[in-house]
Amino acid sequence: MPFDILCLGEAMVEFNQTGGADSDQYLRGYGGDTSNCAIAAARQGAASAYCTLVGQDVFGDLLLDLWQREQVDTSTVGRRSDTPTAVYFVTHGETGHTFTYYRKGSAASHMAPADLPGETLEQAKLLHVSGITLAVSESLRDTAMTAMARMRKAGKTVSFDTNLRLKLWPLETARDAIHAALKQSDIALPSLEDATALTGLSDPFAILDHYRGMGIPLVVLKCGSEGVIVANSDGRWRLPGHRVPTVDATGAGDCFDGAFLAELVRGASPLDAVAYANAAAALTTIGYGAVAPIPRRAAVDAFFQSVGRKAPEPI
Ligand SMILES: O=C(O)C(=O)C[C@H](O)[C@H](O)CO
Repeated sequence: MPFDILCLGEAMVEFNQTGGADSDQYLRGYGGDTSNCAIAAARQGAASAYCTLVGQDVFGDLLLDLWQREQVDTSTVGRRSDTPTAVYFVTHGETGHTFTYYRKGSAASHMAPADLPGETLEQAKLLHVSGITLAVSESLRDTAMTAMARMRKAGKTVSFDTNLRLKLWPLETARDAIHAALKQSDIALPSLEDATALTGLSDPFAILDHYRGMGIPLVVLKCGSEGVIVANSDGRWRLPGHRVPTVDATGAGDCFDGAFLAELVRGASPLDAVAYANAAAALTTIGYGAVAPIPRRAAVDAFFQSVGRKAPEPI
């Protein structure tokens, strides 16, 4: 099946603590930032696909069922019988959520450039990769860098979310690898928190200048509930966040990415795509889990009907 957006990385089965910090209840769900992005894009109506390896196990079956239900193309998902599918837990405390991973040696961590699809890769309009994709293992990092180089050579768009996870690698290693990947990207989708850690800069405008100075044409700085700041060669814009009753922000940035990319491939301008994704990301925080609460287009449209659609303003 042809697809427009191809996301590359590792997916996991998620166990998310519900009912507060002392609760012993965990809701089974799904995660993996780039998989979340592919699903968010599909829920907005985009033709998206996921590229990864999963184990020949129950959790691998669950993920394949999930992508099938979500209409995410799985023709570029491979399976390995010798290594498991990763899982992770999300616990909630006063300072937000904490991830505990069981992913070392997982199927996706063994992915190598030879596992990339042939010409179907370049048939996509856009490739999306993240800092987590790079952090999982050296071979997955090589795979991602190879895929990015191939897409750029074919004149296609590469999108990159920094998604810095210091549980997966030290900051210095992360900085070098993430900045090398950003230099191969057309769209950067960092969070303010990641960008501050990676650049040592706390002023959002200095961060935008830093990333634009690396030659990235479009930088979308996600500032959580504070909204988004955007920069390209035409200027800079700011869009405040929507106020919603948040219970779990897991995967909100990934939902933003998927909704934003879905709008772009549909032909929306970057600023319209930002306005849409800002609302989708807010809506995904009002339920538990990285995937279940991702809204569909009808829910985003209904939200705009009730609160009005804010457009980014030049700054
Ligand atoms: O942290 C990771 O590696 C994940 O991909 C798990 C979550 O789904 C992701 O962090 C949410 O952004």
